[in-house]
Amino acid sequence: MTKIRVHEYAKQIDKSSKEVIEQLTKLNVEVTNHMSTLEGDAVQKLDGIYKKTAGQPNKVVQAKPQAQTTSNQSKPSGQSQSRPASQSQSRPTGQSQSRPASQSQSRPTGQSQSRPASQSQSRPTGQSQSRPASQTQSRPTTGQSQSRPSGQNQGQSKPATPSTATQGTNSQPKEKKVFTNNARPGGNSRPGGQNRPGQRFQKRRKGPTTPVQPPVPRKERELPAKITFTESLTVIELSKKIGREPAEIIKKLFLLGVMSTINQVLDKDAIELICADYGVEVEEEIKIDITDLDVFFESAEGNPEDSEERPPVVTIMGHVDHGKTTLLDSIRNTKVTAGEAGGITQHIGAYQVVVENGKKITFLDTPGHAAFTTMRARGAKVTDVTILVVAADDGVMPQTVEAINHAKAAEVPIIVAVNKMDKPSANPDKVMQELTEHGLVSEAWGGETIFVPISALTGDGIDNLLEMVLLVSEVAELKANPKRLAIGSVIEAQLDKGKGSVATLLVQDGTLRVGDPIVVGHSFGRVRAMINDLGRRVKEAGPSTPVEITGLNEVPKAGDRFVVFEDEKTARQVGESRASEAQVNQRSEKTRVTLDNLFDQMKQGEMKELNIIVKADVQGTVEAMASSLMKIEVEGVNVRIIHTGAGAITESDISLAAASNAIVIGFNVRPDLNAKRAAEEDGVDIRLHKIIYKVIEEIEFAMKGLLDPEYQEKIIGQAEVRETFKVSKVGTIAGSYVTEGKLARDSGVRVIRDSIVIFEGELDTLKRFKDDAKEVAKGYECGLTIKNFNEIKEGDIVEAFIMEEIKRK
Ligand SMILES: Nc1nc2c(ncn2[C@@H]2O[C@H](COP(=O)(O)OP(=O)(O)OP(=O)(O)O)[C@@H](O)[C@H]2O)c(=O)[nH]1
Repeated sequence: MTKIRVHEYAKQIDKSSKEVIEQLTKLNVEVTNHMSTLEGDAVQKLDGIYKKTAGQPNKVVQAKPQAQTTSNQSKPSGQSQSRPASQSQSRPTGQSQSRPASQSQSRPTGQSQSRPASQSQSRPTGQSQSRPASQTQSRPTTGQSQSRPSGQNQGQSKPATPSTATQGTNSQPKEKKVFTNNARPGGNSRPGGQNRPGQRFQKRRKGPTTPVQPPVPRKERELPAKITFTESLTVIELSKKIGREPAEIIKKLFLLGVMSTINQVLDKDAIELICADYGVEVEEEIKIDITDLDVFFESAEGNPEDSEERPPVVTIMGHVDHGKTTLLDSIRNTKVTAGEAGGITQHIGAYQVVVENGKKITFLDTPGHAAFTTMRARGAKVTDVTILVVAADDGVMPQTVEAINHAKAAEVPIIVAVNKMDKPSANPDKVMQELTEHGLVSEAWGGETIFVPISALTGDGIDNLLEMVLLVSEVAELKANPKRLAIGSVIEAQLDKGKGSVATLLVQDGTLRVGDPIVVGHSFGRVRAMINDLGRRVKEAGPSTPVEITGLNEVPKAGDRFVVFEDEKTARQVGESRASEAQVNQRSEKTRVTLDNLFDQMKQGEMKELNIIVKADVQGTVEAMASSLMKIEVEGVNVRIIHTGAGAITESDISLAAASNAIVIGFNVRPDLNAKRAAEEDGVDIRLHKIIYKVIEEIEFAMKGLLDPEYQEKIIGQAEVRETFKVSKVGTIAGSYVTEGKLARDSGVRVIRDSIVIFEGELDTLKRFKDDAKEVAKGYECGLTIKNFNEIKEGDIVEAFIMEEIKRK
């Protein structure tokens, strides 16, 4: 029989030792103090008393392990089988005692009662004998457990161990075992009593705890709805983002045919595939290079929120003396001064006028297409509308056509102002007729081009012209967001002795303010002062407003773009890095298309169209050449004639070619001095010809990559033959000494004897001692053989040369 000390028993039933001693005294059991040992019958007596409160459940508790074997049959096998079997059969008494204790903790009285005694029948005798002891002991425990919420049972069963363990030193390790078992999934809280009515009820109440315990399926994190990444992710990074095991992802990749490791870098496609499989949305965050100012312009374009209508920016173009300046002045004088009394017009490169209905129009006041194209060549897309001035008494002239082509190349809508209508010789119909030939068909004749008859001198028709400008811009839906930080372009800039760098900026989006940290081209600074086109100091300038600013560290160029940054530090960093980048770029200037690099550019997919400017001595030839050239099409690349004309190649042709990445073809004409210089500066390829079919052939060959490279010979060194050796199968080896430059293995050679070239061919072998040499430099000895030449003699000079490709002119 198990012995137990008074204090242990008292602890089990949650009473004081004193109380138990008193009870024992009442029961006539002699004990001296709390350390006294209680015999089995004494324990039973006590149980008899305390059991009345905790009562019968203990029986059940004890019976439970037994019952498990029996009840296993009716229980869901997974739950009960494992535990009872191990408990009842393998465990000595001590163990089984503790088990019920822990089990009983989790089980309320009602449940345990229903456990039939028959359960014990299935137990081996030895076990069942030990059970009663455990029953009695565990009963009080059961009593305790009643008061505990079921959810606590598992946790509490462990702390219970020491208390049970104190029953005897022997039992301690055993106890541990028992509790280990209990702690197993499906342990205590999965009572075999499921099939018992009372317990089933109880079980249901405990419902939520039961399924949580068994073979704990890893609780998976909820999948995010969306993840973002920049450039790529490794498997482990992706796994963290979506909260799944890397192994799971690797498996998925494997199933997709991609072998990967945990650190494998996944590209966009792989990330998207995996995420699609999980139903997670993916977004790639594009890293923005803030030193690339164009990025700010691109992002502004695709951002329609907060956009408001902005005034159009207009450039006036046309032939010399057709009235551009007069028109600009006329508009300015009537509109600007009228609107702003007392304003003194300031020529800052652009001005803004207010039209009757309060709408504004900005004019770039450098007339002509040179400025327009220069700006475009630098990447600035400033102009929204072009007014093409054509004098009604003169008609379409060469520069009119140039202007049309410049505007077309920039894809800017054209409004034709038929000027000098006040003149008696004015013939607007002739202008209309002539322009039709250049693709500008008047609305009156069923075309789409707006023609406005005006007189820049008298001001007639100017209101109508401005109205038309607004109409065209309305169609174009010109928008900007005045709330954002300003971006725009430089109209003109210069160094002022007093003010330093002065630049006229056209705000294209956002609002520019005094104090703004700004990067302009490769310069940077803070906007120190702003002056508008009326010479007035202003604090801010909204979209399409031209202002002159000071505060830059250097003078930018017309056409440079500007961007305002949040803070000066960033502006400085960007400005400085752009300046150093510009230096590097200057060295490796982006190659303009030339016939020599055309094929490479086509291969790299950089070219969709080959832009050509055709200039010839007579118009007829121009047309013939243009139409033949347009028929050429190689590998999906078309020829596009962007401008033609009779006469010399001018600077304007070069600037258009530079802005449009075009080649200039001159037939029986030459570039003038300025054009030559400009072409050299801008790297524009000019091809001069005298025979038409040669022109066509050259372009076609260039597009096919068939242009034969031109070579010139370059002597790289010389060697003197000091000794010769005849070797069978090899030939004559010339033991030589390099006297000049070097000899290279792949160089061509000439054999010179008494100043006469007696043989020209290639080196066969070149050796330093026994080793093959790629090169042998001056002052070294070498052994060489020459292909197909064995008559080499002592004293011969071997001259080495290479063929160098020369740039075509
Ligand atoms: N009668 C008349 N003369 C005009 C009109 N517009 C301009 N002119 C005259 O034409 C001449 C040339 O005018 P500009 O405005 O200088 O012409 P432009 O196109 O600016 O010339 P460039 O600056 O040389 O390219 C001047 O003498 C003007 O007075 C007009 O509507 N009617």
